[in-house]
Amino acid sequence: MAVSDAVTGVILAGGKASRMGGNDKGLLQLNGQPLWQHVAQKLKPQVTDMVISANRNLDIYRASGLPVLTDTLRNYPGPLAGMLSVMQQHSGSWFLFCPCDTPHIPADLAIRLQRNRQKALAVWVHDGERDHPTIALIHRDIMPSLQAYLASGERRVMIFLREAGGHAVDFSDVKAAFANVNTPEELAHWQE
Ligand SMILES: Nc1nc2c(ncn2[C@@H]2O[C@H](COP(=O)(O)OP(=O)(O)OP(=O)(O)O)[C@@H](O)[C@H]2O)c(=O)[nH]1
Repeated sequence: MAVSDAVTGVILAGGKASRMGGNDKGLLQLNGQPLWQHVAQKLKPQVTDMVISANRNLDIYRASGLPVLTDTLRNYPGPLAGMLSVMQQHSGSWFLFCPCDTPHIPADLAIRLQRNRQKALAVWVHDGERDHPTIALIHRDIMPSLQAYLASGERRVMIFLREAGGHAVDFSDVKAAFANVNTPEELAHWQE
């Protein structure tokens, strides 16, 4: 993959957000705009096109003008099901997935993942302390193994990406950029 290759940005907003009391996390207001829009603004200059992966409040997300893709695999909840559903509905080769709850992602996320990919079909962020497997650059050739993994009843993103030959990329110099917002307390912490 050349760093100039097309990459589709995907904002993952299809989760249950149980730690947020079930509220649609992507639509929660942070400093005057919904969480998902913070992510969209950071992603937009880094990708060729962008879609939102969501399962509720579809009209609100569609009002943004971005394509909104719902999960086709309703029996398989979790981020991997969202990822596979997007790849089934979009013909792009490379996808940069990013959760709607990570509003401070760095401006060079895509390029650093691309440059450090070597030959892997999937690379994801490691912030020096922990992995962020839902912040990942993934090629559509991973689809058959992802389908098989989900069909076997597995759900864990990290284990799948490793089994598929992926590896983490070090972002420890910008660790704070991967702080995410899972609870009302974390949301309050980032309000200015
Ligand atoms: N499309 C899609 N996205 C999902 C699904 N489950 C989680 N996600 C997204 O994946 C990212 C990481 O999800 P988590 O924060 O682990 O799960 P969550 O459901 O959002 O929140 P909790 O229920 O509190 O764990 C978030 O951006 C979610 O919106 C799903 O079933 N489908």
